[in-house]
Amino acid sequence: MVVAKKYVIQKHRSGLLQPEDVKIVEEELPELKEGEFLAQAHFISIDPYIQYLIHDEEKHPVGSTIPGTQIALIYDSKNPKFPIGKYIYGNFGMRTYTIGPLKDDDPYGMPPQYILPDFNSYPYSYGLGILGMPGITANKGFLGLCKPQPGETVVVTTAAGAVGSVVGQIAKIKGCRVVGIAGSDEKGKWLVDVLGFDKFINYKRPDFAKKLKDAAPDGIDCYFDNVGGEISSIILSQMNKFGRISVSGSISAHNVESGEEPKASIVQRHLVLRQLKMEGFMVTRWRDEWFEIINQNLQWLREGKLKYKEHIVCGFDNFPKAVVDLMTGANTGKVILNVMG
Ligand SMILES: NC(=O)C1=CN([C@@H]2O[C@H](COP(=O)(O)OP(=O)(O)OC[C@H]3O[C@@H](n4cnc5c(N)ncnc54)[C@H](OP(=O)(O)O)[C@@H]3O)[C@@H](O)[C@H]2O)C=CC1
Ligand SMILES: CCCCCC(=O)/C=C/[C@@H]1[C@@H](C/C=C\CCCC(=O)O)[C@@H](O)C[C@H]1O
Repeated sequence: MVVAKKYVIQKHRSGLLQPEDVKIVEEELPELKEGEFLAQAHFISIDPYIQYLIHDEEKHPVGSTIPGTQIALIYDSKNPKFPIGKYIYGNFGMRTYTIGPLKDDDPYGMPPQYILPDFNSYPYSYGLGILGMPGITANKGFLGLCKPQPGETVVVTTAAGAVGSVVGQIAKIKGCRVVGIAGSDEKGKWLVDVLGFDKFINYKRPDFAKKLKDAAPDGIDCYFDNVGGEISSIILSQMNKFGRISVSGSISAHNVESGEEPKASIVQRHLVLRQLKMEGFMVTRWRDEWFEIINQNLQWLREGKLKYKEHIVCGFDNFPKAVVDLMTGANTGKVILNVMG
């Protein structure tokens, strides 16, 4: 008999997740039936929406399992499509063992599970980052919506994170000038010295608007927005005519202690006067191209055109710490919970 551990919500709050907001519950799993498999979690993806959902009492009541994705090993199987020993991606939630296959019924259209494509020698955990959902978000969210042209100026926020770091590098591949925005000078050094960004601005320091003007003196053509809030309003105020804005997220509003969404200056004037195009997206809109995009990112990785970093937190018990690391910016690169570590 296998006992699975899973994280359930214990308490809702408006601020940053605290260890007592979640608890581990054990669950005895039944014997496998024909057509089923048993997956053992190895790596769990820590994503900003996890922090967001602990605010949402209605959709995620006390006692509900925390959603999320993982890379798992097929540990036992009565389904030839999921053979023992293969590694899979699964939308299984924050749990150590899962019986699959899951139905294809995610409310946001995330795939339920798939056998990982061949990553050559890259770690399986990359399937939660550059070779998975965040990598697809960066690739299509930027190229598909911003349609960057060589020589254009691109700005990206959360630039040293899983999505932002890939957006900036793809912009460089496409011949753009790239300004990365992030929350520490150390991150800035990595972006410029290692990833090849042209400029970096630490948004936590004063005079952001002036520094942005200095970093992008000819104005901004494309903005990949991961944060929302006042930083984004300032960036929009410096866009060029016919600029494109891809809205990926609003992390500045995820863990505010007050419970009130941050206030930001109105942006409609800039949209109208500069004739900007601003579009939000969910990465699942590209589900039909999922593996094609993973392959494109893999090819750029192999060619050395994309560099990638993980921020690994070890141990299933350290899930709350991993979320806090992500939300406080302790990470450079993709945050992964190594369940076996
Ligand atoms: N639309 C979609 O389908 C998807 C959207 N996303 C979005 O992409 C964005 C990045 O996600 P991901 O790459 O996984 O996460 P990251 O790896 O970028 O980690 C989050 C980062 O956000 C920054 N941050 C935290 N609080 C704030 C704040 N108040 N203001 C500005 N920055 C802050 C921190 O870096 P710093 O040190 O710079 O503050 C932190 O490292 C998120 O907004 C997420 O919701 C992700 C996947 C799919
Ligand atoms: C404000 C939350 C979403 C911000 C953008 C983002 O990170 C999107 C990620 C999705 C992810 C799940 C999306 C939302 C979960 C919200 C929590 C909830 O209340 O259920 C995944 O399903 C695919 C990405 O597009």
